Order: sequence, then C-alpha cells, then structure tokens
Amino acid sequence: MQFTNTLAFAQQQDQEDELQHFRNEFLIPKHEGKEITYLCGNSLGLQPKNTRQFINEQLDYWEKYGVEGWFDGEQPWLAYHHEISDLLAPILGAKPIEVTCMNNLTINLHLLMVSFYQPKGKKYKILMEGGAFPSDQYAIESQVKFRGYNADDAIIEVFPRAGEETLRTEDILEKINKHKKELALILFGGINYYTGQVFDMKTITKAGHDIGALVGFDLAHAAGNVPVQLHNWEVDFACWCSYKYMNSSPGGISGIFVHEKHFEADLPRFAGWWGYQLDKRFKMDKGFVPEKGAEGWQVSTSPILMMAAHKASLKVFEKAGFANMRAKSIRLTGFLEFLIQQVNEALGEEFFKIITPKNPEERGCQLSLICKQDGKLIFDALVKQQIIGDWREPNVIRVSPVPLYNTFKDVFAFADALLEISLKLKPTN
Ligand SMILES: Cc1ncc(COP(=O)(O)O)c(C=O)c1O
Ligand SMILES: Nc1ccccc1C(=O)C[C@H](N)C(=O)O
Repeated sequence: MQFTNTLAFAQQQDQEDELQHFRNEFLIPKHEGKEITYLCGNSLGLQPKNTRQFINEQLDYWEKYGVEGWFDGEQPWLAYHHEISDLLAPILGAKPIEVTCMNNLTINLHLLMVSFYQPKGKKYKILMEGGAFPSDQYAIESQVKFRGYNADDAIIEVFPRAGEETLRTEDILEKINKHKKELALILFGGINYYTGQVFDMKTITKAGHDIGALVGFDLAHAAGNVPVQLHNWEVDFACWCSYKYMNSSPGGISGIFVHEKHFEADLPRFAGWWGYQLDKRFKMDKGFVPEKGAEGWQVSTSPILMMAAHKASLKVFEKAGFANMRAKSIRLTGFLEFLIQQVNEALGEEFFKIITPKNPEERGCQLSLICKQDGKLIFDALVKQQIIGDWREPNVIRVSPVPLYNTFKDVFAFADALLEISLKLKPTN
C-alpha cells in the first residue's frame, strides 16, 4: 500500500472511499459544535442514527399492544431475535442456528463454561492467553474454583517470549502439546485487548481438538472487526459483546456461538425458560427441553430495547457489507501505521512503538502504541484536543479507526496532533 503523509492525500482517500457516506449514518460526538476525532470503536462504538428509530418502534409496540406484543403485531417479540441471528451469522462465519444474542459477555462466558468446561480425572486444566482482559481472567478463575480446583494449578497461561510483545502461534501449540494430557479446555481471546493481536483461531482449534480438548473464543475485540469462520474452523463455542465494533449501545446485548455438532449432545447447562422449545414454552411443563441450536442456551426474557439497538446497527453492517468494511479497515489502519512511523522519523527515534502485529491478517482496526515516555501526558493532551483513543495501564495508547464512521482525515488528525504534542514534550538538547 502506498501512502503519503499529507492532509491532501487523506482527503483524496476519503473522496475515493466507497463507504464514505456511511459516516452520515452515525452520530459523531461534538465539542463546541465541532465533530471530535473519535478513534475508540474498540471500547464503545458510536451510535447509528437509526438506533433511536428502532427503539422508538418497540416503544410504540409496547404502548400499542402491552403484553400481547410478545405474540402479536408486526414483529412479535418472541421471535424478535431471529432476524438478529440471520444478520450476525455472516459476520461470525456461522449458521444462523448456531448464533443467538443474550445477556452480557462475561455472563455468557460463564454459561458456556458450564457447558464446555468438562473436567474429568487428570484432564481438568484450561489454557488461556496470558494478559487476557481481566473479566475473562476472573471468570475462568472462578469457574475452576467452582469445580473444586486450585486456580494456580488448573489455569495455564501462555505469554509472549522475553523481549516480545505478542504471542507466537508455535508457542501456543507447544504449550497445548506439553499439557495434552491435562487440558480440558482452551479458551482464548480472538484478539487480545491490549496488543490488538489476532490469534490463529483455526490452528489453535485444530491443535486443541487433536489432544481431545474443547476450544472456545472470546471475540469481544474480533466480532464485527475481523472475519472469522467459526463454523468451518469447527470452533466449539464463542461469545462476544456488541458494544464495540458492532455499535449496539453501551453494555448492549452479547452474542454466543455453539457449533451445530453439539446440538444433539446432552450438555450440562444452566437453563431458564427462554431456552425452552419455543413452540411449547408457554405450556409451562415440568422438565427442561432446550430449543434446538444456540437459542437453547438462552435463560431469561429477551431485552427487546437492547435487541432493537443491536438490530439497527446490524442493518447498517448488512448495507455496507462486511467484506467491504474489512477492505477499508486494512487501508485505514495501514495509513495509521504509516503515519506513526512518520512521527517516529520526525522525532528521530522510535518514540511510539507499535506492539500490534504488522501483518494485516494478524490485526484488526486497533493499533496499540507503547510510549517511550510521558505516555499518560501525551494521551491527556490528545483528549484535550478532542482526539479520543484510550489509555491502558501501564503505558499503552490504543487507537482504532473503524471503517463505518472513521475517515483518513481522522487518522491524519491523530498523527498530526501526536507529533505536535511530542515535539512540545521532547527535551531540546
Ligand atoms: C475480552 C473482553 N472480555 C470481557 C469484557 C467485559 O465484558 P462485559 O462487561 O460486557 O461482560 C470485555 C470488555 O469490556 C472484553 O474486551
Ligand atoms: N465495557 C466497558 C465499560 C466501561 C469502559 C470500558 C469498557 C470496555 O469495554 C473496555 C474494553 N473491553 C477494553 O478492551 O478495554
């Protein structure tokens, strides 16, 4: 990819961008009347303009039908999630019956571990990435304790080699083989939240299956960001949140994937009536009979307003086309990488070290920068100029231009400000 370090080049790229008009479908936060530079889709995606309309529509049905809204009307709420599964399936590389939306992410991690963490005899350990998002660490730790194991013994973490920032697939495979007699489950992120590294999910899944372990992924940072093929890779289960790259409201509804090969097995699960066979759910019979597919893992009544926000956003995805979004994302993040290298050149040293892999296959929108010094000061100065990425302790700035609402100009504005702030802070000697 050829890039040029000028505002004119960024503007030209925006003009040629076929997804450019999608920015108009989002509400971009403003400061003193001017749109800010928002580069934080890795934490909370922005609000699509149609979200309010989708939610209002459900408020109208509620007003009009009351409880009958579940069964009657234009879109009975009992089946409201079905269209969401249809919209989600291509984004996750799944069959619609293998996905559903429910609860929040950490809750789903727990529910899926109830089903897919099946410790037996000496095979009771879980392999995970070192430095996983804390909620995943706490969930896994509490699950192994709940089953009566000692977390220090039952959880095996894989860390990058000394002096390296990201994990090598060969080291993950080596760990899997080393512990092949002990591993019951491999539970990895699809993308590490801190480094932005995409893991080789296909290879990890195969290696896990080869040693008789089940394999699941937390796709919080991957869903709606990078392409995945959960069905073809034969991943056993996965879950994700919808509030990052899928722009479906703060704390918005999460999603799960269960591979169809598990549908017939009588897996243990924490059941609730919303997972009961849909056509007999209101018979109120004794004895749980799950609905076929991922829906059988649902527990509680659908939160329709959250689902409405999710549907609104997925409709925008459908219109834009995920493959088009990914193609733009690779260019946008490539431009960001190029400009950060230019900043380093202008500063005469690698002041900002990009720890996210260089290969586009191994990263999504996000780049993570380790600041040589004064990282927090630099981050705060960016925020003061209404340039929003996020800061992760101890020394990383994460920046994520996303294809639906970010522009090449946003990326240019970030790099421009980064250089200006760094030059001001740099001791003159
Ligand atoms: C990898 C990962 N796991 C878990 C969470 C927490 O999810 P939730 O608070 O929705 O349960 C996040 C983000 O908040 C995350 O990035
Ligand atoms: N749910 C949140 C609520 C408040 C602030 C941040 C979050 C995030 O999602 C953080 C994100 N998971 C991260 O990768 O840091």
